[in-house]
Amino acid sequence: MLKNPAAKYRPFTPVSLPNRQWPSRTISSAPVWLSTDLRDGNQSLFEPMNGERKLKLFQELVRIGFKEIEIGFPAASQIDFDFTRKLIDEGLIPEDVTLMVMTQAREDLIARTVEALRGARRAIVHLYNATAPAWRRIVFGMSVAEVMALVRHHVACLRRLTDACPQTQWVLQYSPETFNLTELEVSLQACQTAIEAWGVSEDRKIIINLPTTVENATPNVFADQIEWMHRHLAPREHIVLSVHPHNDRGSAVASAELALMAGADRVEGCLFGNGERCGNVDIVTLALNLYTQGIHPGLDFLDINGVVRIAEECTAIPVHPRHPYAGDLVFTAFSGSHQDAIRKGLAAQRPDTHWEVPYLPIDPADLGRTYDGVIRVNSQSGKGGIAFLLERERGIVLPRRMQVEFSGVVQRHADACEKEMSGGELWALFQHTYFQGLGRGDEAIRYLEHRLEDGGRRVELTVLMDGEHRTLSGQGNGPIAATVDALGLPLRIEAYEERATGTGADAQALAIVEASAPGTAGTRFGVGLSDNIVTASVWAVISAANRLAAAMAPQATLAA
Ligand SMILES: CC(=O)SCCNC(=O)CCNC(=O)[C@H](O)C(C)(C)COP(=O)(O)OP(=O)(O)OC[C@H]1O[C@@H](n2cnc3c(N)ncnc32)[C@H](O)[C@@H]1OP(=O)(O)O
Ligand SMILES: CC(C)C(=O)C(=O)O
Repeated sequence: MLKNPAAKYRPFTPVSLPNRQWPSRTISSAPVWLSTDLRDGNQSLFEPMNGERKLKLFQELVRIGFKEIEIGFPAASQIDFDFTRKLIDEGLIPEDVTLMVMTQAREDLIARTVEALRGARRAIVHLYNATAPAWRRIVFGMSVAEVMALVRHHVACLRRLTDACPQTQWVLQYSPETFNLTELEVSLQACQTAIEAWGVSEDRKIIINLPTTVENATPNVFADQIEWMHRHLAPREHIVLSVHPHNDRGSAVASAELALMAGADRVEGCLFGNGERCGNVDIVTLALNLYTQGIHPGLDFLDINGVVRIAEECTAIPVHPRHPYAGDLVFTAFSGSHQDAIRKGLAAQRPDTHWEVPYLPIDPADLGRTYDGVIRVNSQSGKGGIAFLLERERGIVLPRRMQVEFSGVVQRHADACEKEMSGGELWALFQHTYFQGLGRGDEAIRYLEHRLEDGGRRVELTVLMDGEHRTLSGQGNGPIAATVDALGLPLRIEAYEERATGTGADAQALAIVEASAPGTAGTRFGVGLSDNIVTASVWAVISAANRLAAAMAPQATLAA
C-alpha cells in the first residue's frame, strides 16, 4: 500500500445538483427488470456457458418472471448466434418475453446481429460505445465529435437493416458505456444523437441504459447523475430510462435503489450479483428488498434454494453463505440473544399481522426456506435457542429456570468440543444430564403404588444403591411425596410440572421437578419421561435426587 494514495488516485467529482429531488422520494413500484446473466454474467466466467447451460438458465429466468432477457452477443460467438437462432426457430420464447442481444457500434457486427434475430416477434438490439475521456483518448483515439459521428452512423445503419425486417418489432437500447465516468453533457449528447438517429416517437420507443461500468463513487453521485439525465433527456415520455450498476465499490444495490428514486424505470443485473469483476447489481437482493417493503417485485423467488442450485450449476460460481436472502446461513442465529428474540418473535407472530420477528427481515417460508436451520447451537448460544430446539425437535417445553440450568450444561459442552451442536447431540446431552442413572424402559423401575384409605399413596421402589438392589417404601399425599419419603433423603420439592410431549400413539408424559437439599447450593431439576404420568413423576424425583447427590458426592447415584 502506498503511504500517499492521493499521488496515484483521484477522488470522484460530485455532481452539482442543488435542487436534487431524489433524497425525499421513495420507491413505490417494481422497475422493469432485465437479466443480463446470459451476457454480462456469461462474458465474465472462466468458462462461458455452452448452449445447454444457457438454455437451462434461460428457462429458469423465464420461470422467475423476467420479461426482458439479454441472451448474449451473437456477433461475437457462434455459441451465442446458434443459441439465439435456437430460441427463435424452436419457439422457445414465451409471448410476453423479449430477447435482447448486444453489439458494438461496428457495421459488420450489427449486420450479423440483425441476422441472428431474423424472425423474432420482438427484439431489443443493445448498441454500445464507450464515452468517457480515458476511453476516448486511450481506447478509441476519438474526439467528442467523432464519438457522436460513430453513434449517429451506427444507429442509422441499424435502423436501415431493421427497417428491412418489418415482421419483427425492433427496439433500440443505447448505452453510453462508462456513463458514470463521462461528463454529463457528453453522455447526454451521445444519447440524444442515438434518439434522433433512431427516430424515436410514440410507437418507436428507445431504452437509454446508463451504466456504472466501473463503480467509482458513492451511490448518491450516481443518483445525481441519473436525476440530471432524467430531467434533460427528450422526449422523456418515449424513453425507458434504464440503469446497469456494477459493484466495484460494493454499493451496486444502493446505486440501483437511489437511481430508481432519481427517475430510472428499469434495472439491468444478474442473479446473486454475478457479472464482470465484482459483479453486476444483484437482482435477487433488489427484488427482495422491495418485497420486504410490501411491494411485489414481479419476480418469483418462492423456491430460492432451487434458483441458487440452477445458477450455481450453470455458472459454476457458488453463492456465498452470507448472501442476502439466499445464503445458507442468512436465516441462522447462533448467538444467544438473537435466538431468544427469534423464539419469542416466532411465538408472538400471528398469520394476519405484519411480520415482526426480530432479526429475521423476511419470513423464510416466503422463500421456501424452513425454520429448521434458523436456530443453531454453539458456544455463543443461550437458553432461548436451546429451549427453541428442544421444543421444536422434541416437543419439550422447559420451565424458565431449567432453561438457565441446562444452557450452562450446553455451554460447557460446546466450549469443550469447540463446534456446533446438532439437534441430536443436544437431545443426547439432555438425556445424559437428566436421565443418567435411570433405566431406559418403564419396566426397569420396579415400583409399586398403593392408594391409601385417606387418599394418600404408598410406593415401593427397587433401586440400585451402592451396587446393591434395595427395596424402599414410603408414603405421602401423592406419588411425588411418597417417592421422596421412600428415598429417605432430605429432599425438598420446590416445583413440579407435567406436560404431554408428542401426540396420539407417540404421546408421552413428561414430568419435571425442581428440588433442593440441605448442603447443596441452589436447586436441581429432574426429568421423567414415560407413557404413564405417575411413573414419569417417580422418575423425575429420582433424577433430581441423583443430580443433587452428584453435586454433593459424585458416586452416590441411584439406579433403577
Ligand atoms: C462493459 C461491457 O461489458 S461491454 C461488453 C463487452 N463484451 C464483450 O466484449 C464480449 C464479446 N466480445 C468479443 O468477443 C469481441 O470483442 C468481438 C468478437 C465482438 C470483437 O472482437 P475483435 O474484432 O477482435 O475486437 P476486440 O474485441 O479486440 O475490440 C477492439 C476493437 O473494437 C473497438 N471497439 C470496442 N468497443 C467498441 C464499441 N462499443 N463500438 C465500436 N468499436 C468498439 C476498439 O476500439 C478496438 O478497435 P481497434 O481494433 O481499431 O483498436
Ligand atoms: C455496455 C454496458 C451496458 C455495460 O455492460 C457496462 O458498461 O457495464
